[in-house]
Amino acid sequence: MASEIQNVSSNIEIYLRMRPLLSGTASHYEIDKDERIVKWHVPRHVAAGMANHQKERYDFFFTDIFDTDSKQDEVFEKVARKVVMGALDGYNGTIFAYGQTGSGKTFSITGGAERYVDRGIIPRAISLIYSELGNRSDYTYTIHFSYLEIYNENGFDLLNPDHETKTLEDLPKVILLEDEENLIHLRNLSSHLATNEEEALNLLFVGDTNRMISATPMNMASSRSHCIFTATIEARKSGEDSVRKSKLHLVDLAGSERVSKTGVDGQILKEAKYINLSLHFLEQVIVALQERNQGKNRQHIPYRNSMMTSILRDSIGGNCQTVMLATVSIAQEQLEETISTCRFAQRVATISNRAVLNEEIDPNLVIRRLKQEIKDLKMEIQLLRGTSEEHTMNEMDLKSLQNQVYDFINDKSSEATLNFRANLQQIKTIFQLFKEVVLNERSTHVEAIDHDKSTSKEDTSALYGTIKDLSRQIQEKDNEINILVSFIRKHNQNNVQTDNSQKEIVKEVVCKEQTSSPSKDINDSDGNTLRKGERQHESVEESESDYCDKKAISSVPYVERSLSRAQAFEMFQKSYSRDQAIQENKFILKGKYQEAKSISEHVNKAKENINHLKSQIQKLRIERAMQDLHGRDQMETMVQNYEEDQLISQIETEKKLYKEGFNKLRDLKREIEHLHQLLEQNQRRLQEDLEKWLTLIERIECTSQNFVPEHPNFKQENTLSLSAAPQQLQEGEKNVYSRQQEDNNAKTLQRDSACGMSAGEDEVQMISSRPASSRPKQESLIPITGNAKADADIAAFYKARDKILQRRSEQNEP
Ligand SMILES: Nc1ncnc2c1ncn2[C@@H]1O[C@H](COP(=O)(O)OP(=O)(O)OP(=O)(O)O)[C@@H](O)[C@H]1O
Repeated sequence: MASEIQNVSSNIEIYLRMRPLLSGTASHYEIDKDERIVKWHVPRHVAAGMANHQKERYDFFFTDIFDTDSKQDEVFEKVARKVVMGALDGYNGTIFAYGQTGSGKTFSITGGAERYVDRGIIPRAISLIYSELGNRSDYTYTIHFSYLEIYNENGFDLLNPDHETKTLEDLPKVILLEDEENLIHLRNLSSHLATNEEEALNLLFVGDTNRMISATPMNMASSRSHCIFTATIEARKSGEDSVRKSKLHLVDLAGSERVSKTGVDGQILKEAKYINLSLHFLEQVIVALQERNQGKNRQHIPYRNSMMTSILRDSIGGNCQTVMLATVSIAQEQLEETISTCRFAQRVATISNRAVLNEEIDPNLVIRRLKQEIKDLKMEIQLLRGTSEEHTMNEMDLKSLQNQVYDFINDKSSEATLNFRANLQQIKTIFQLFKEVVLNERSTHVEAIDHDKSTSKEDTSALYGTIKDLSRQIQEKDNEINILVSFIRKHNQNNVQTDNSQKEIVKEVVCKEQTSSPSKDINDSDGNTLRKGERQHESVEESESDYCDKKAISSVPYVERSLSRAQAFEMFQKSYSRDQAIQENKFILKGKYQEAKSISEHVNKAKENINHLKSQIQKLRIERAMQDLHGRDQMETMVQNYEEDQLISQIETEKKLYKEGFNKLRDLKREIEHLHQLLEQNQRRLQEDLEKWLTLIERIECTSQNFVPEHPNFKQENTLSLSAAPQQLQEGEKNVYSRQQEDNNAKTLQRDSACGMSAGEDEVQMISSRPASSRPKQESLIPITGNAKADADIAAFYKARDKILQRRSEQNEP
């Protein structure tokens, strides 16, 4: 995380935004972009009318100035981006809009209801937060949102679900509590976890709608309340004890116009006084801070005088990166208010804040870590004292320790180490494992000697010598074989012919695979256990253990290699047994998408309707505010109230539809995600099975006798006649091969190895037990490698191996 914010004091940044003129005459003003100064020219007659202000030009400095044509994204980038990023880095942040009613505070903070490009700072901040999380994967973020409305010094939770059924007055009031450390807590203000942008935007939408429809005779316009949308961000880095906690307040203050100008009375006057009072207290706080900054003896800052200043205490003169957006009208008749707003901003600019990184140790994490440390230390002490308790290890731990020990033994590097916890039980187990390995080795060795008791000593050593020699030679030939195999494959691509016998072979191979026994180990003369996978073409053979999902692909017929991959795929898919499930899932998914599409259309429609109704209410309220200024009769008031009630009840209906739809969509989204996962899994398996199937085909081609590669080294004596293999090679007959058959066995192994297939007796049996009718009529001969010496070596190796296996099985017989 790299933040531009340092732990140093800096003054609150102030920005000015001018609202486009809707009607009337515009004031005369100039913006000096370089100096970042706005100059308001006041006509002589207006200046004369302004209380205490006789000047004809007023200049104000700002961090930046946005003229009437400024766009929402520009404002967000300049005003909000760094504050949001700072909050993600662990610094508190506040952005507050201040200005007279109708000057564009809500438009700037929340945005216009109709157009997407009119999204304000809050929705853009939400998008930025969630898109940034993707770039900060080393941290785990938890983000909660709350939305508070302060009206007549009372706090209301805009995210309280009871908003739907109760009036504002009947909702529980948010209560301000202060702890011994002067930290403010808000009772009855709900906090909602949002794991993604969609959820957070939904909370904003719900809160804004509640703000609009909190229909009470007192709350006639949003301009009379303050709204604070807060994101509480927690970031934890894995493996660390500390947690970063920050708060991001996005504040839409009530209209700042002076009461005297509105000429209101009664309830509205009372509200206006409250609003003015809380803004007045805000001003007092700012003045006090300004004086303190100027070195005047100002200890007490009157934060507690109002709810808003209490909540925003850190934002003004505290631990916070704060930005003020002053919104003004350029209308000449509003010039006095405009100058008043600019003047207030100049005061705010003198306030210095000190944003510090809010990083603290998470006691829960520390406790957990210390507990583990204590446990380890205790065990170490017990071990050193020789009083270690013996805990029985569970199966998983034992398995993992076993693997570690085997890895350690098999690692030939002199730097290999075995890491384990200092625990008596583990040490004992390790010794036990070592003992087992040594005993096994010994018994294998003794076995080998016993085996050969019947043969002469000379024969035994000659046999071991041969085996050792052969393993070395096989290694040497490996490269040679690979070259030859690629030659054969190339040749094969051009010459392979498809016939029914090949199809039979596929079936047989598949059948064989289904019943094939797990790979067997053989011992070389050094007593090293050689697993099949360790012999040749290991990478290919590794996958042999789970070689193709037989059931799934056994239904798939043989395909000619000459087919294109796409054709092969098509053919494979047609007979693939899992394809039906895939198609079914696709069908269901399609249905769910259609359902989601139609629901989201309804949800969007409801949202559009709500936004439309909201703007109608807003228009109505603005009209009423204008009439308030000029006085209106009772009849008009009743009609307007009735109209607003109607609009509000329509919003309620739409809101219900929106909520139902949103919940349905959320459920559907979950189902769709699940289906997607299933489909991905199926596709992956299909892909794997296809690859395996193609490999199988390739193997069959290698096994088939339909071609005689025109290899330059090809010689008649190095070829193998498969047709000479016995038709029914049964279990009991396995060990009485003729020399020819033994050679076949070895050669088949060699071919299979070249094709990436595990070798052994089973394969030989499988091929030879193929019905004669299914075999090609043509007598075909296949060289193993094309190299006489290599073929002879391999055959000899297998001969030797069979002898060992035969002896072993004889010995094992009672
Ligand atoms: N920069 C702007 N561009 C276009 N329209 C704007 C702009 N600023 C404000 N408006 C429009 O002016 C009207 C009043 O703006 P807005 O509600 O944001 O004022 P406000 O300062 O929040 O008022 P209040 O104090 O009553 O909440 C709205 O219809 C809004 O869409």
